[in-house]
Order: sequence, then C-alpha cells, then structure tokens
Amino acid sequence: MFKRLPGDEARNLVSTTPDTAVVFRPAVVTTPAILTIVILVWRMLAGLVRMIWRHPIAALVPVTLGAVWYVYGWPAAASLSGTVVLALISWAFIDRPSFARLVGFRLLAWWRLVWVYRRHWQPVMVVSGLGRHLRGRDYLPRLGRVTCTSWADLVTVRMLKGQAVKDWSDRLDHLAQGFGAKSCRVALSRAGHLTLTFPRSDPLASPLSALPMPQEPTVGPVEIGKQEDGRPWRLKVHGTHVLVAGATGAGKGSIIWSVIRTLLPAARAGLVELWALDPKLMELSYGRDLFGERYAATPEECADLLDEAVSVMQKRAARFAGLQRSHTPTVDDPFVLVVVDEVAFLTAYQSDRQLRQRISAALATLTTQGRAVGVGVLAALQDPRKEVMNIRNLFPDKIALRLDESEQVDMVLGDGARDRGALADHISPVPELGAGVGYVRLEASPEPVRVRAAYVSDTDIRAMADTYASHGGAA
Ligand SMILES: Nc1ncnc2c1ncn2[C@@H]1O[C@H](COP(=O)(O)OP(=O)(O)OP(=O)(O)O)[C@@H](O)[C@H]1O
Repeated sequence: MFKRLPGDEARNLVSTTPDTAVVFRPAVVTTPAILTIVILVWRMLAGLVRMIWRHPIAALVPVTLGAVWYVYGWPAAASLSGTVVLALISWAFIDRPSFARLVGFRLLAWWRLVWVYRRHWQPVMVVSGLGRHLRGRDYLPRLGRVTCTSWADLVTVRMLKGQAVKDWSDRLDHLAQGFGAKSCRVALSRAGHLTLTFPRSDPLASPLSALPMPQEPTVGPVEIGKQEDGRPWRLKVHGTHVLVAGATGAGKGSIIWSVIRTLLPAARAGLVELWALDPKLMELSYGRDLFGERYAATPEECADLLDEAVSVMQKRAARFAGLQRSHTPTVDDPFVLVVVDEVAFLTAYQSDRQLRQRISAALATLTTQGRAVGVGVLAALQDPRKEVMNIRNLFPDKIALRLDESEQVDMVLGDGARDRGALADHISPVPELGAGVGYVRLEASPEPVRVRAAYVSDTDIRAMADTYASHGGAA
C-alpha cells in the first residue's frame, strides 16, 4: 500500500557464498505508519496550496459553484454554470483572438499540463535517462509551467543539479515521442532552467505568396517571410553578409528574390544598388533588367564585377577613413548588395585556377571589409562543406534551408545548432511543404528559429522587372 522506502530491500539480503554460510540480517528500522500518513497529508496540503497559488482562477470556479450550490441549491449552481459557459462561447465567436489569449490557451495549457506532461513526466524522464530511479526513489527534473501558443506548447523545466543542456538536446527525439509531439526544441532560459518547445501544428506548412513591397524605401532589416511563431521574418542585409545554404530545390531563389523585392523601392530612391552574379544563368537572369549594367554570368564577367565591387569598397574606405566608422546609405554612397547565385560555381567548381583565385580573393575581401562601408554580399550555395566554400565563416549570418545530411547543419549554423533543434535535414523535399523553409540564428539569440520565405513567382519577378527595370543596378 505504501511506497517502498529505502532500507526495506535490505531485510532480505542473505549471503549466497556457500563456504561461509553467514547470513546477514542488518537491523531494519521500520517507519511508523503514522509518520508516513502525516508526510502524505502534508504533501497533499502543500500541493493544494501550490495549486491555488498558481491557478487562483481555476481554483475559484469550483469553490464559487460549491458555495452557490450550498447556499441556493443545485438549480442556481446549474444555471450559473450554464450562463458562464454561454458567455464564454459567445465571447469565442465574437472576438476569437482575445478569447484565445485570455481563456482558450490558458485552459488548453492546463489541460496539456495535466493530461500530457504531468501524466507522462515520470516514465518519459526515467526511460529517456533524464531522471534517475535510485534506491527506491525517483530523482526527476522539475516540470514547471506549460504555456500554449497558437502552434506550440512551451514547457519550462528545472534541470537536475549536475545536468547540462547537452543531456537534453541529445534526447530531443525521446522527448518528442514521449509527449506525442512531432519534434522538440530546447533552449536555456536561465541557469539550470530550460524551455522545451513542442509544436502542435506547423504554421509554415503552406507556401506564402510574395509579400507586398514596402511603402517607404528601406535597407532593412527586410521582411521576407514568416517565423514559426507567426511573427514576420526580417532579415538584416545592410551591415552584414548572408550565406544561404540549401540542397537543390530547397528554395534559395525565394530568399534571394524576396530580398531583392523588398529593396527595390530603396533602389528606385537611389539608396541601394543591386549587383547580380548569375553563373548558373538561371535564377537571376529572369529579372535581368533589374540589374542594368551590374549583371554578370560568365566567370570572367563575374570576376570583373567582383573586382569592381572591391574597388568601390576600397575607394569608400579611403574616403571614410578617420571620418566615419559605419555606413548610412545615401544617394552618393548607396548600399551595394552583391547577389551571387551558387557561389561554388565561381570558386570550387571553377576549372580556371587563376580565375578561381581572383574570384575567391575578391569575395574574401568583400566579406571581410565590405560591411562597414556599405557593401554586402548575399550568396547562395548548395554544398556547405569547407572544401567547397572555404570562406563560409566570413559570412556573419547564415540560413540553412533543406540540407541533405545532418552534419551539414552545424557547418552552416555553427556548432550545436542541430542539437538545439535546427533539423534542416528533416525538411520535406516536397516543394509545397518544404521549399523556402529553413532555420536561422537571429542576432538576439543563439537558438535556431524556423522560418519560411515568401515565394516570389515568375509573374511577380516579371512585374517587378516591368516596374523597376534599371533602378536596381543604377550606378
Ligand atoms: N518559398 C517557397 N515557398 C513555396 N515553394 C517554393 C518556395 N521557394 C521555391 N519553391 C518551389 O520550389 C521550387 C525550387 O525552388 P528554387 O529553384 O528556388 O530552389 P533552389 O534552392 O534555388 O534550387 P537550385 O539550387 O536547384 O536552383 C520552385 O520552382 C518552386 O516551385
């Protein structure tokens, strides 16, 4: 009836060594039943107080109903509950977002806490190896709050003393399967405390069509898609360099075109110049008119255009020296964005050694010195291995779209990114489901964020070219 306490098992210890035949019978002090009952009652009371403290409104509901029943009888209690339920249903119909925020998600969170997380916590922790069962006792990480958003459950956890985030990130699959979710992500919220994210649905499952162009000219951060939590995905392009890595068909083009699209009003205002290197002669050629003179396709042309960008950069650096340390786009000194589709064609796969070295040197110079003087590089790449792209670390911001191998995720996003849930190798190869979906590390946080870029269709590109032709690359 009672839980077995430490020491109980020692009663049955008998030596099995035949030659000694000594029987050990250690003295066992049995805990008096009354003490066990007192402890259990104390625990129940403490749990009740904790529950009232944490969920005062949920506790008030049965107390109020009970009081009304006691004072006025059950018909009054029943009509009160009916009125409250009707009022809640009407609220949900009239103003769904406020109902969801103030009532719906809280009720859901309570339900998920009780039915999913608390119910399965002990077995999942023990089986996954995150909790221990030692000498009859369970040592388990403490389950904290559960908060529900429109797409995920956020579960706070206090780790066991001595545990590391890595212990948890190594068991993401155990946690996801254990709590019936498709995936799990882990983030350190403060020392010793974690937030586990269990998605309930995928808000990025359907493609996004091209976003409207900004009303005002802007150099960013430019809105190019949606984050998993529903917020806009804004990518910084001015003052950094961005590398987009993804297997063939991963949707690199949608990032490139979304960026170009949002910069076009600024290009028309003369604050941005878009320079395009299109060695595959596929992606950027479609909107060729947008780049005017600043479009290159053959390796020789690409090398010349890159050298020109380096020269612009160096002249600016010479002018800015001692006067200003950062760049503000102006008509005289616009932000130059060098867009390179499939950069490996110009570096690793380029058979002409001299040309390859010239291009690699120009790219390395731009990515090491360009951002302070307003020259940025946005490059796309299929294979992120070092042999293919030895300057990938010169790009401060990287985006991992669908990748073929799990090891490639950390190559793109940095060590430990995959452990923290950037499962870029699990993104669906079906274009409707997975193209344009990827992971980024935003400046403010080391945690990878799942995003989806808006899809700029051929019709959109044609419309952009008709309206903005020759403004993107205007000198
Ligand atoms: N953001 C997106 N949302 C939905 N579908 C997309 C998106 N981006 C691309 N697609 C679809 O996926 C297909 C492949 O996209 P895209 O050509 O941009 O991939 P890629 O990574 O540039 O491939 P490659 O390296 O072979 O050029 C497109 O034809 C389109 O149908």
